[in-house]
Amino acid sequence: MDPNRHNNLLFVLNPIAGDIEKEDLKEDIDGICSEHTINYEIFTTTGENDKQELERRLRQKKYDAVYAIGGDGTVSLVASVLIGTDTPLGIIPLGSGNGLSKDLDIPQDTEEAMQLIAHHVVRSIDTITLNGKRSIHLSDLGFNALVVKRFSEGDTRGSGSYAWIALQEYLGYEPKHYRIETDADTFEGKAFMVTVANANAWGSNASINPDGILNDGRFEICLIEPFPKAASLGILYKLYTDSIDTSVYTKILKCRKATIYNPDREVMHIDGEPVETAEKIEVEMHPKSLKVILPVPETDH
Ligand SMILES: Nc1ncnc2c1ncn2[C@@H]1O[C@H](COP(=O)(O)OP(=O)(O)OP(=O)(O)O)[C@@H](O)[C@H]1O
Repeated sequence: MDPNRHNNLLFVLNPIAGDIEKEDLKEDIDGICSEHTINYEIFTTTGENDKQELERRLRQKKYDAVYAIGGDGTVSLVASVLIGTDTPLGIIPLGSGNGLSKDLDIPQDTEEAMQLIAHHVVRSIDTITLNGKRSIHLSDLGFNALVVKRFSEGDTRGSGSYAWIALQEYLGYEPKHYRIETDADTFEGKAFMVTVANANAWGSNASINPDGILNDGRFEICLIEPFPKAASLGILYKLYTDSIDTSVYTKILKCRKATIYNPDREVMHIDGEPVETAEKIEVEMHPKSLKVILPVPETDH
């Protein structure tokens, strides 16, 4: 029997993600699943207790895979319950930010991504924890985390309002002090932001960690050190051209384990969700702990 053949699927559909109407998508799912005789259920998220409800459903029934239909928030929700299990995570990207799906080379076109339901390979990727909280993508302390916090407190959505908040915060932002001890390096000093990166790029396509690999058993701590205002456009350019690692204001610490001391208790987020900060953050690697559904590589055709 084909080990990649899935007979029972759960789709976790976020109806508001990306401000995109998803009723037609339900018909498309039905079409593909009927064609390939796959049983399926759809769980539509409500924004309240979705994780508990998902855990309850997964306890009740064994699914061969669970697909997240939405943005990075929906992907993180589904991943958080699948890490450490045998059930793979599929992604149909339909949010305003689709960072992890881009780093995994999942088609951004919905119709193409839907083809993964019937034709795919399953691979394992690394995940990390920050003080025990799971992360599959990118987490920050510092400037970007502050922007994520302000954005989540506001009632506007979309990349335009994100950029506007970033500009307002940037004008008055003071870099904070950190001490970072990894199994390979130590850093102590001020930083504009500190990113704990399992992957490469945020949903906006700005790449903080161009050389990060999702299954190499290591993660990167990417620091942007204090820089003069005149350098800001150059840094932004490098972020959007996969070359931030060549900036004189950046440092990348590659490691398997790290402790971040955050005496200023600067704010932080994990995979885009603001979380309570801490003065000491233990970062641990969990190699190949999440199975993901990926397009069949060209060489396997
Ligand atoms: N039915 C719902 N009504 C309102 N909010 C919901 C609903 N379902 C999920 N959510 C919220 O959607 C957010 C996740 O959205 P996701 O990241 O997948 O899409 P997105 O369009 O990229 O969102 P964002 O622009 O906020 O990043 C979570 O905050 C979750 O609580």
